Amino acid sequence: MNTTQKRVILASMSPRRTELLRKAGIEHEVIPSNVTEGTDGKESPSEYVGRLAREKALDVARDHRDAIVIGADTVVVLDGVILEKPTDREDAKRMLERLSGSTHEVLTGVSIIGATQDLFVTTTHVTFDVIPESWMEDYLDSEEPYDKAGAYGIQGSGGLFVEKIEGDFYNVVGLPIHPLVKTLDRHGVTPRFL
Ligand SMILES: Cc1cn([C@H]2C[C@H](O)[C@@H](COP(=O)(O)OP(=O)(O)OP(=O)(O)O)O2)c(=O)[nH]c1=O
Repeated sequence: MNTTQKRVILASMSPRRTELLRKAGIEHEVIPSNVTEGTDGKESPSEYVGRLAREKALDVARDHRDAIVIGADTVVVLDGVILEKPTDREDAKRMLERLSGSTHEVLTGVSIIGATQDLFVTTTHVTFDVIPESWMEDYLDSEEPYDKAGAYGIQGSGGLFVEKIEGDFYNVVGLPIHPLVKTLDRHGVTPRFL
């Protein structure tokens, strides 16, 4: 139980992240950051998600110094190329065609800012089977791809493309719950088993 009643803030607009944190029994508020995503291409994918996670947490922590603030960023990486959220249908199609029939990485950077600061990056390997053309078109007609890195959601219909996953499932959905809860514990925040 969260006996010390520390205030936890999730600096994210992602409905998946707040849901995962809630299911993990971590009481929290949601205050999205104003950080703009984008890279100059000089940093590695790992450096990029780490930097963004930290910027998101810092942006909110500045105005809430009494709280423990969590920031996160998730990208899909294929052959060293970063795939973020698609800009439109064509972009989403390009991404899914690249991911079809191959293995990619999903990286999530997590920053926790409280009395001390923590930053870690978790990687999950995901292998897609070849996506049949008709499935791809139907999927692109749905709402699912458009607010997700790599243009798919493993937790939804996008899970149908997945042949194999190595690593943390929740990391793909946007928050690696296991290392996050272990780190929060060091900040005096423990999960409530409902
Ligand atoms: C690959 C994959 C990504 N995603 C989501 C997780 C993230 O919400 C999103 C990646 O975008 P992010 O930029 O990491 O997060 P966000 O814009 O949704 O929210 P915020 O910046 O405010 O924290 O993709 C899934 O939900 N399922 C998946 O299978």
